[in-house]
Amino acid sequence: MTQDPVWQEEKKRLGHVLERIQEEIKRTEALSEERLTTVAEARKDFWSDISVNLSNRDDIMETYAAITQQSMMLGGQERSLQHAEDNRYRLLRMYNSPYFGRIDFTEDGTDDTQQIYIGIGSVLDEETQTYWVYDWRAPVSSLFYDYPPGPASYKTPAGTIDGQLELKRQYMIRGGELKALFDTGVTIGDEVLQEILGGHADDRMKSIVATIQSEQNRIIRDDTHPVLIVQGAAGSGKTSVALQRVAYLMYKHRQTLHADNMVLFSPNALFNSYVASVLPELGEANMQQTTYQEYLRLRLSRQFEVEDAYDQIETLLGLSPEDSDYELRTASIRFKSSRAYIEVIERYAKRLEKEGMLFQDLIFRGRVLISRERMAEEFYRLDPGLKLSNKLHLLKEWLLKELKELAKLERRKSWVKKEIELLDKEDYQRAYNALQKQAGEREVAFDDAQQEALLLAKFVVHERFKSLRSRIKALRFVSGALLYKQMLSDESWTADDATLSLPGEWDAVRLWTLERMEAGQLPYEDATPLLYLTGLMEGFHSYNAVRHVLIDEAQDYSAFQLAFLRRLFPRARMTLLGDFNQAIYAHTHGGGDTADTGYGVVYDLFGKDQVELIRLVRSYRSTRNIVDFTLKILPAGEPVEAFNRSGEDPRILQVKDTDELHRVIAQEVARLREKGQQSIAVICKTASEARSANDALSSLLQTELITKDTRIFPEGVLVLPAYLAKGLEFDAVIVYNASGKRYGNDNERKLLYTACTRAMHQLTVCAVGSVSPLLD
Ligand SMILES: Nc1ncnc2c1ncn2[C@@H]1O[C@H](COP(=O)(O)OP(=O)(O)OP(=O)(O)O)[C@@H](O)[C@H]1O
Repeated sequence: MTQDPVWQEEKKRLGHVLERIQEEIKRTEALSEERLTTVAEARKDFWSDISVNLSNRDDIMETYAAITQQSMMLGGQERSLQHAEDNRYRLLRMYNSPYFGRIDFTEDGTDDTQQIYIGIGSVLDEETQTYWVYDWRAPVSSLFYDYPPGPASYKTPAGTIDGQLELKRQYMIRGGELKALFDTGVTIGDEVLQEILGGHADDRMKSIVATIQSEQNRIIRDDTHPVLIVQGAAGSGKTSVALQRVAYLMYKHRQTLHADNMVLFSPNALFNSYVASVLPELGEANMQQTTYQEYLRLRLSRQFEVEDAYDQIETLLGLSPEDSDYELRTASIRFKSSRAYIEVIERYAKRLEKEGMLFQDLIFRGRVLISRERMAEEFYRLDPGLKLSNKLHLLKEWLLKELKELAKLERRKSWVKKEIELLDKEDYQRAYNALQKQAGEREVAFDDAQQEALLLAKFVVHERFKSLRSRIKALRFVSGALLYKQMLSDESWTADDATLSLPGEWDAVRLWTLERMEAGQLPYEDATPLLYLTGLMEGFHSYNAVRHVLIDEAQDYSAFQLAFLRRLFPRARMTLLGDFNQAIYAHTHGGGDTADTGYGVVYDLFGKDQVELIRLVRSYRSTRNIVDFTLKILPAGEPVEAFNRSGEDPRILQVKDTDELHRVIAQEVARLREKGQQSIAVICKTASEARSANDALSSLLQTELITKDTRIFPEGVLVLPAYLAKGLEFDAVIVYNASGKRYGNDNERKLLYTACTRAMHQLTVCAVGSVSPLLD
């Protein structure tokens, strides 16, 4: 190989590119240093360039303006420092592996064949103004991912360019050394992909830019559809694609789109840390990451103990489908997650425009200042044609005005006089400053005793009314929770409306919900409807700056939640990535593209022509042996194809009791380690099973229990419930106890499938007694 002229030529070129990168590194290092000095100096001198003068209003304003200007300048300098640092980091990574692909392309009508080398970023020769390396996101780079040698075309902002792809080559360059090169055909070389997929899983997800497959590239670069739905098999690269898509969009729209304008919803906090390093590895800042649960907690945890999705699933998994509690709970979840329930909430909000609105008295010093009845009277005096939220905002304005009038009356009350007597010197100064602020340009003077008393009374009342004013501004004179409860308890309104479609169990469900809410608990399935009703009443707290929302594990979101997210991000494009084979929550059972519980709502919300559905059927994570095994669990599931990588067949280990189970698992871990497997997980059905399994196994092995609160990956053999393993992968997976008793019914099928599909190289399924019929 080393004598091969192609190899020699490539090696020589690599040398040149490395030199060029080295120069660039030096340049960015110097630039970083220079910018660091500028920032350090600007921080040190921050106050010396500002003359602080607070003697009067004009001086205060001037000081404030100077501080603002200085902070803006410092902010700009800090950003350019960060930019230089990101650039330096990317170049250092490129020094290790400057490019991974090459295409030779001849544009139609010319006979000039261009050699395009592709890497994680571009390298420009400033003298010749030619690129040594093109960024993988450049328009021309898509040829590498999309075509085999032959006729090919790519899109540019100016139009489509057609031509001939003469050559497609892949490189493995590590530590700046050329290790291998392959000329490839249709797909991006199996050799490289085989090597990558055969590697070990670790606590961080890796970027896949060198081996993006053409079906994945289509998703990454889709910039025309407001909504993109990706239905992809387990391990087909949905999460990877989502992250590369963020990097692509930030590159393509770098003038207008920043990390802050993109949000990724992940299944849990551990997953957040698992994917957090992909974008920085590509030299991009991370988008915002959150979980749906986190949002619910933020909005509702002050009022309720909010159940989370995990507690909900844990409760259901602990019940038998024959239990009446199970029936009631699943009925509650199904209905409250559906589009029919959105309709119920919307109709109720409509009704509130005409009648039934509840308010809370405005109380001051134990007295009702403005009663709820007065508020209702005023509210229903407003134009009946107005929307609920508009009316509420008008009522807020009215209340603030009313409060102003009441404040005038209050100044004469005896408590005010007493408080004035207790004021000290500092209070006087504050009173003066506050009154001056209110008076604006006019001069405030305490020049006679009567006027002084009047001004001080004004100050005292103003201060004491502060909290009332903020209550009104924050709309705390209404409560979404109270209205939601009223909606559940009032039978008359549903009886009035015969067109509402309510399930047979509605009465039992609403009474059960009321009971829970009275006890201060909010079931998971009620959290979104409650926020939706609150939003219809108050107006939605929407995030208008967000332009792209990516939802991973989208099959876990109910129709109701998706509709709510649309309200939260009204200006965003959506990318939904999911797999109905892994729909393990009760509200998604029986989901599909058009079912009530599936993405049907998305088509309705955005319009059919706005939505593109792309399927990914090829699974890259697991060996063919594991994929074939897991497919048998889902005889009627979504289609899945295995990438051609073979390994050992999954093992089924049947034992007689739990003591033997733990011994066998410990032996299996030792065997897997001997075979070179590094990350090993024992996946249980529920959190409580995981806890007891961990207790028992920890005397035989070094294990770590993963709970819903775990935020970073610990060392050792991980023990976790299946629903927390979502989205993650391990070299080897041991399913803790897939006995007929533990996984007997159909609802548990997808859970077992999700657990088994976490394995990359080895899968072992243990069972105490009979093996689950789902594995027959
Ligand atoms: N084009 C690719 N090149 C290299 N590796 C890939 C490619 N596509 C996917 N993979 C690898 O396959 C594995 C699974 O990818 P990922 O986790 O993104 O799949 P997923 O569809 O989100 O899976 P799941 O739904 O099961 O969580 C990862 O290790 C990822 O790096």
